[in-house]
Amino acid sequence: MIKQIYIKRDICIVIHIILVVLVIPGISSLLLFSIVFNYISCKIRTNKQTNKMDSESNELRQRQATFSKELHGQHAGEKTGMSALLSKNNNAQQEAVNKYLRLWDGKTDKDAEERRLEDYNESTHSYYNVVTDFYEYGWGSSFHFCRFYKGENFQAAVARHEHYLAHMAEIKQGDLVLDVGCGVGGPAREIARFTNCNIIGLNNNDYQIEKAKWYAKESGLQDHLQFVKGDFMNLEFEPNTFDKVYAIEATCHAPNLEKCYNEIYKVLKPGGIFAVYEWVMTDKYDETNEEHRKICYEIELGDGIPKMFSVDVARKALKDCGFEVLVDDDLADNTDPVPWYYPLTGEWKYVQTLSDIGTFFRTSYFGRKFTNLMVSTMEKVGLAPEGSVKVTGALEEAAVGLVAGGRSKLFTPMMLFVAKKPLDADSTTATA
Ligand SMILES: CC(C)=CCC[C@@H](C)[C@H]1CC[C@H]2C3=C(CC[C@]12C)[C@@]1(C)CC[C@H](O)C[C@@H]1CC3
Ligand SMILES: C[S@@+](CC[C@H](N)C(=O)[O-])C[C@H]1O[C@@H](n2cnc3c(N)ncnc32)[C@H](O)[C@@H]1O
Repeated sequence: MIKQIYIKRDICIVIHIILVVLVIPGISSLLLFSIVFNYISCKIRTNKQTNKMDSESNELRQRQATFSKELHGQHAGEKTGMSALLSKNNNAQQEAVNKYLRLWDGKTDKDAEERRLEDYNESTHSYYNVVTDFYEYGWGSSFHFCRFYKGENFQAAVARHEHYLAHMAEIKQGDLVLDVGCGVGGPAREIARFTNCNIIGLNNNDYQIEKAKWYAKESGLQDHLQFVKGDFMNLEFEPNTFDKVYAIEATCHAPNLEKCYNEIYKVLKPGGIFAVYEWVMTDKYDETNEEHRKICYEIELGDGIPKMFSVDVARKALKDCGFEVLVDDDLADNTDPVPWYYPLTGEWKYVQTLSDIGTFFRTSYFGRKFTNLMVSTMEKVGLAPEGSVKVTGALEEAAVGLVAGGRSKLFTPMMLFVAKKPLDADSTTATA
């Protein structure tokens, strides 16, 4: 009996030894092997994916640059407005107009919206390829709205709006500043002069970059300004590079605000400030209301915006990235006697100075009809490239939607957010 117990005990010990010495290390090494194997193959896959994305974005970049040369010609930066419009390549213009408008088929369902969000880069690039000359002809070289004081002329009001943002972002002499979606550099030139800072303007439109560089040289600001091609959904600067970042009526072209703000957060230095005039639908907007949705769609179509987000989405996006929001102020929500959208109304009572008559005529309802007639005649006789009338048609929708959105306060182009990256922020990544 005792012997049997001893034999059982010995068998248990042997099994135990086999388990401890052979099976467990076997399983452990198998586990270890599979973890290492998985890690390596995952790394290889991620690298392959990153390389694929890099090469796709390089290919897109190259294609857009070549297309831009074809459409606008060499030395395109020097021509502006109507004279630039008359020197376009006809086939390339048609292609650009189609690329911009192909997904604007009147549909507002989720699938249609999804397609426009996916196509954001190409369609926005195409939008600015075909509207930039009109913007410059009708508005000037700062592509944004502003508030107007009584008696203040158009140019002064536009500049003041830029100064205000620079002030709110606490931009000072010597700061390195990023201008996200810089257009043809109107605001960057004004802010560089105003503060004596250094600005890098980022833009995904080659034509506008060429123009911005040309203007910077013309105004002797080339030592303070640089303009680079890039997508604000994927910023390629080193983390913690900029003292300040600002964006004026540009990030509304983003398919996802959180991802875009996250990129900005990443390149800002800890303690740095991001100030933005955001285009958003206000709290009054109700997506299920047909009249509201129509206004929103006109704004999206005419301004090349894949989806207009509500103010709550923007607010939450900033917070979720880790920003500390210092200012949250809709500058359009006021009792100004001259509303921000006045140039598009055609109401002469708002014109503030004699010097604004030309601008007001071009931007007003009758001025736009006149431009449309002029462009359609030029297109018919082969002076303006084909597709130009489609562009003036789309811009007309923009003007109508913007005025309706402004009057009803369903929309604001100047939702001011000033946000700080905390001093103790993890130096590379945002929290989201
Ligand atoms: C698209 C975004 C996010 C901002 C641009 C804001 C404004 C600068 C533009 C919005 C609608 C544009 C129109 C014109 C100029 C620039 C805008 C006001 C025109 C007045 C240009 C001349 C055309 O004949 C009519 C345009 C109507 C829309
Ligand atoms: C309405 S304009 C404003 C330009 C400038 N901030 C100004 O006020 O004059 C919008 C700008 O955003 C740029 N943009 C749009 N999508 C972009 C993207 N994904 N990456 C970089 N820039 C972009 C456009 O090319 C255009 O220059």
